[in-house]
Parts: sequence; C-alpha cells; structure tokens
Amino acid sequence: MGAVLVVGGANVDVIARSAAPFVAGTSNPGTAHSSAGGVGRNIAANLGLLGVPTTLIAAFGNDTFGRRLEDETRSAGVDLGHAVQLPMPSGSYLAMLDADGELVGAVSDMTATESLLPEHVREGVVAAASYLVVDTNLSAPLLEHVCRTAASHGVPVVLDPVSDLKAQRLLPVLGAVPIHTITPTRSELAALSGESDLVSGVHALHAAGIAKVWVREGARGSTLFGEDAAVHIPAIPAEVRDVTGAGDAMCAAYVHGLTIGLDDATAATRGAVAAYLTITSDFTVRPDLSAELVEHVMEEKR
Ligand SMILES: Nc1ncnc2c1ncn2[C@@H]1O[C@H](COP(=O)(O)OP(=O)(O)OP(=O)(O)O)[C@@H](O)[C@H]1O
Ligand SMILES: O=c1[nH]cc([C@@H]2O[C@H](CO)[C@@H](O)[C@H]2O)c(=O)[nH]1
Repeated sequence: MGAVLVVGGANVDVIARSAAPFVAGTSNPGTAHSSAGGVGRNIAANLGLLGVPTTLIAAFGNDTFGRRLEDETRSAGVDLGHAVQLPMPSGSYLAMLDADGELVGAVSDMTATESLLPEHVREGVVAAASYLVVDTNLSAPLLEHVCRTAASHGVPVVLDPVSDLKAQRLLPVLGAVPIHTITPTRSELAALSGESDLVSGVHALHAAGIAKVWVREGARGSTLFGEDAAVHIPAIPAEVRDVTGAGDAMCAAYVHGLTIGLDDATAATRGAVAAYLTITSDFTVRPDLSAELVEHVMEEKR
C-alpha cells in the first residue's frame, strides 16, 4: 500500500498557559513553550510516530523556524522529499491557554502555507497515495486541485476543516468531489453546511458527497455519521494539560486504523485514545506516541 500523503499547514507554535484563571486586557503570569505545529504537519508527525509511511507536502520558510520544523518532522519518521521551501517566514501560531489548559484565543500567520501552488503537489505523488489527508490552511484553489486530483485516481480523501473561517475554503469542493471523511466541530459543520441543526448539517454534507462526517465536541466526545448509521465515540475522561493537537492526533490514529483495515468505528475509537494521550501531555504531538501505546491505553480504558 502507498504512503499516506498529507498536504497542509506547518507552523512554529508558541503556547502560553496562565497560572491562574486568565484575565483579559492585562499580563497574566504563567508558563510558555514553543514547538513544531500546524494541523497537517501535526497529523503527519503523529502518523509517522504510529509507524505509518507518510509523506508531507507543506511550506517551510527559509529561516530557523523552517529548519526546526523540518528537523522535528523528519525525526517523527515523515518523508519530506516533496516539501517546499519558500523565500518567506515560516508559519506561526500564538496561543493562550487558561489555567485549566483550555484555549482562550490564538492568532495564526500562515502566509507560507497559503502561498503553496498546484505545481508544488505533483500528480504522481497524489496518485501513489493510499489516503490523502488535507487541511484548510491551503488556499481554496489548491484545496480543490488536490481533492480533484485524488478523486481522479481513486485516492480516498480525509479533510480537516481547521477553523470556522478556513472551513469555507472547502465550499468549491462540496458536491464536486467525493470525500471519504470530514472531521468538523459543531461550528465548522454549521459554517460548511449553512445549517445550525446537527442532523440537517450532517445530512447536507452527506448530500454533498462526503461519506463520513465525524463531528467533534471536545469533552463530549465525537460522533461518526456514516450514510446509514451513526456511532458515538465517548471522550476518555482526562486531566487536561494542554488541549492543543487533540484533533490532529485523533485524525492521525483514525487514518492509521483505516490503513490497517479496521472498521470505521474501531479506527475512530483509536482516534479518541490518541486525543486522550495528547491532551494529558504537555506536547502538541507527543514524541512517545506509538501504535503499541494506543493499543495499550485502549485495553486499559475499555
Ligand atoms: N476536555 C476534554 N476532556 C476529554 N477529552 C477531550 C477534551 N477535549 C478534547 N477531548 C478529546 O479530543 C477529541 C478532539 O477534540 P475536539 O473535539 O476539541 O477537536 P478539535 O477542536 O479539532 O481539537 P484541537 O483543535 O484542540 O486539535 C474529542 O473528541 C475528545 O475525544
Ligand atoms: O489557522 C490555524 N490555526 C492553528 C493551526 C495549528 O493547529 C494546531 C493544533 O491543532 C497547532 O499546532 C497550530 O499550529 C493551524 O494549522 N491553522
């Protein structure tokens, strides 16, 4: 089976956590750290750590951030042979967390990722993939291009909508290209479907050619809606250290499950375990993640 191809964003994240409940409009004492990030890059790194042959196409700047992103991603086992270095700053993401590890707010600067062009994603690389995973950090034209290319070669596509605003970059794809799975939050689902009601939103995405709509609801878990049946995947009760990267780990472990032939619900359950492992660590992508660790925790929490 070919490698999983991820095309998406890469950032250096700076994440600050307030020591006490966050107070807006003033300086809050706390702790801060920086790490490699970006939804697509995080998914690729998690896949690599899970032992899945993975290729990442992402934009790195010609700066120290770019070199750090390359080093950390490569050491997770990801093939960067088709990654792109652009003459501009690497992407960055600045986030503030409350004392309980939940996100207060963030700003991302992803000009490099938005500057990727169709010629950076060679058709042969897409055609050889077992799955294509794409995030909406890409420009709308590139998103449409890669999804169409994958569809024309029968490569299943998994979409991560990233945020309410960026999710709208998918609108040209909806109804035009068959999609295997999409992983929206409730508000991303509403932004994509134009429906505020969950069932109507899911129905609209199924009608637009998306086979599986996997709706994430934080501590309330997630629900994987197939065209005929839905399965709720409960969240594992967790003492949260840092929520950053939960969805990325979840997506990666799900795709890993699919590549080894698990059914959708079991693959999604592995996703919830990987999310649990991520939010209970200080890391956005935990360096000790492995398929064995996911299986072990799955047994333990059963
Ligand atoms: N507070 C929490 N307690 C327990 N599990 C959680 C919590 N927050 C997230 N999770 C787990 O992580 C999964 C993904 O988180 P969420 O639904 O917030 O997606 P997301 O917004 O895409 O994540 P992120 O943007 O933080 O990467 C959830 O389905 C759940 O299994
Ligand atoms: O617009 C965006 N905001 C945040 C991220 C990334 O999300 C990651 C956490 O899920 C984090 O690493 C950040 O860089 C992104 O790729 N695009």
